[in-house]
Amino acid sequence: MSASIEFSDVSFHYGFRHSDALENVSFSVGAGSITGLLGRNGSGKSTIAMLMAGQAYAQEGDVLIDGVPVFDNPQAMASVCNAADSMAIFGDEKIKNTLNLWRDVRPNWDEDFAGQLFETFKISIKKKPDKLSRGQRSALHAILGLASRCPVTIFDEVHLGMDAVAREVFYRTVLADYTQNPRTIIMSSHLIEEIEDLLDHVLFVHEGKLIESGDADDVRERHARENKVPSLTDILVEMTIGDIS
Ligand SMILES: Nc1ncnc2c1ncn2[C@@H]1O[C@H](COP(=O)(O)OP(=O)(O)OP(=O)(O)O)[C@@H](O)[C@H]1O
Repeated sequence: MSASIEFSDVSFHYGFRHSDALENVSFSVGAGSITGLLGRNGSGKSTIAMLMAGQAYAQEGDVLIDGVPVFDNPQAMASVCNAADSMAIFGDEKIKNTLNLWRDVRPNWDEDFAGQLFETFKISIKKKPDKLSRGQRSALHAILGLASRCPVTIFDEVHLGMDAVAREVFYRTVLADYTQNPRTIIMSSHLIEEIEDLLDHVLFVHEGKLIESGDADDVRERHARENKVPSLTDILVEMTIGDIS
């Protein structure tokens, strides 16, 4: 139920070319892992997430899911869920109408699990997404991502609107569900400290370029100074603005 992801020399620009949002980005994510997609504002994380999901076409390079180009490929696209603010929901209709759509387009959709998650996050499916609070909307996006059980599941900062308790519930749910139903999970977040323990691999992006990647422990070791193992936040700070100690 998991799939690999491959970016080969991917460059991408929005609209008329001013500058590249991504420049020659190459990496592989093996099937069955939780990978952190980490970087500062505007570094290119959401753009990478969109390309992984086949929601945009890379003007240069290849984006492959399980060895197959994902763009314009309905079968490959169905195996990737990009849980993000931009996901397809009917804002002014009851949530259950969105669930009917998702059930139809997500082959691994788990109805019972979705029901449990709505109870956990205390959201009624009789409500309309437009009438939910910001945190509740974030939880709805997280629920759709989790219950889809897609071989590749991307959580693009979905949890940022949630309060601290809801975020903790979300992290625990991701880990528990991943353990029972292994798949390839990508977590993009600014709250690196909170997700650090979940991640077994990391991709660091900065100004549209991949600046570090690999097994999370190997990356920490590579950046260790005087036997002090840095956090992933320390590493991002060091790589993007230099040593501030
Ligand atoms: N729709 C768009 N049109 C034009 N430029 C865009 C668009 N979306 C993003 N960009 C630009 O592409 C670059 C990468 O943006 P992206 O949204 O991928 O960054 P991000 O790392 O997800 O940022 P954040 O953490 O702030 O959400 C930025 O320079 C941004 O200004």
